[in-house]
Amino acid sequence: MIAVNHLSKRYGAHPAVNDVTFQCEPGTVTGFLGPNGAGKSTTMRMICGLTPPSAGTATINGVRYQDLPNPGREIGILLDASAQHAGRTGQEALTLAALTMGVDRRRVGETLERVGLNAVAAKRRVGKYSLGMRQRLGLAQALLGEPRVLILDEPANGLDPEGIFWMRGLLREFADRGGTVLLSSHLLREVEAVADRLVVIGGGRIVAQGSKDELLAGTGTVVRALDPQTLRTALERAGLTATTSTDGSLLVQAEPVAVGRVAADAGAVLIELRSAESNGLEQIFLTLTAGDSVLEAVK
Ligand SMILES: Nc1ncnc2c1ncn2[C@@H]1O[C@H](COP(=O)(O)OP(=O)(O)OP(=O)(O)O)[C@@H](O)[C@H]1O
Repeated sequence: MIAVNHLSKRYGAHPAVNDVTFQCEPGTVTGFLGPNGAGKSTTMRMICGLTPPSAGTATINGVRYQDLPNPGREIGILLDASAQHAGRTGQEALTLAALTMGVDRRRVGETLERVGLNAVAAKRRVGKYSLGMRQRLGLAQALLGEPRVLILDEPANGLDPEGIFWMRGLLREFADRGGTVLLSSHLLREVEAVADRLVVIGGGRIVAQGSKDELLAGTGTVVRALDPQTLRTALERAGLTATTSTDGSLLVQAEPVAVGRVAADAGAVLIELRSAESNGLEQIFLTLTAGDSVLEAVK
């Protein structure tokens, strides 16, 4: 289990991660979703003890990463697949990892096979690997110590569609056997297919979290007015929370009838009023993480 409590990281005056709290339970895949620069990598680096938090804590199975006696046996990490020694072969890289962790060397071959790197690939230098092959090798390193927790930052980068499908299967199976998976992506489609739970981050803050089903239901009301400011002010006065989406509409955490009443009382002319349910996760992602890279994120 991964527990993140009020985690923050400031770089100078810039809050890269701001009071982030979530948990990842055994038996589940949690998708950590947000546009570029949202704070996903910084959060993961803090969980893995690579970046010191400005505030808050993160633990794996109740213990801080730095305090785990043999971290690779508890938690498998893939943060940056390109950060591997280019001069070693895949086999050498994994053998070294096995020695470091005290894992039986026989597991090296098995694990390479498990991630789809055959004997020829295993003997090739990592410098000659494609990004997809590096991701597979990184995943092999993460799995080698038979950990119960996996933390993977954008693991689908560089994988072809068949590779992405394969990875989803592997992560699903890992979780179904009782493992805990935290997996980040800036692409909604990538995590939607495999995650049980979603944690959505935007501008360093958690903007939504819950089970995929929860997030698909109860997403509130999408409303658009001729004069958005009048509507926004009226909603605020009525105590309703509204978030502006990239297309100018508002997502309000209330039923359409309540929103319609507030608009009517304020004399706001509505040009759209509907339940956000039908748009599901895509609408949540578009609305809650409204920013420059959002349109790319739902491609
Ligand atoms: N070492 C650093 N020094 C200063 N600012 C940083 C540093 N690392 C990250 N940041 C800033 O913190 C914010 C969050 O970055 P982070 O890499 O965590 O986002 P991300 O969600 O992982 O994005 P991406 O998908 O692009 O990797 C960004 O504004 C980034 O510029």
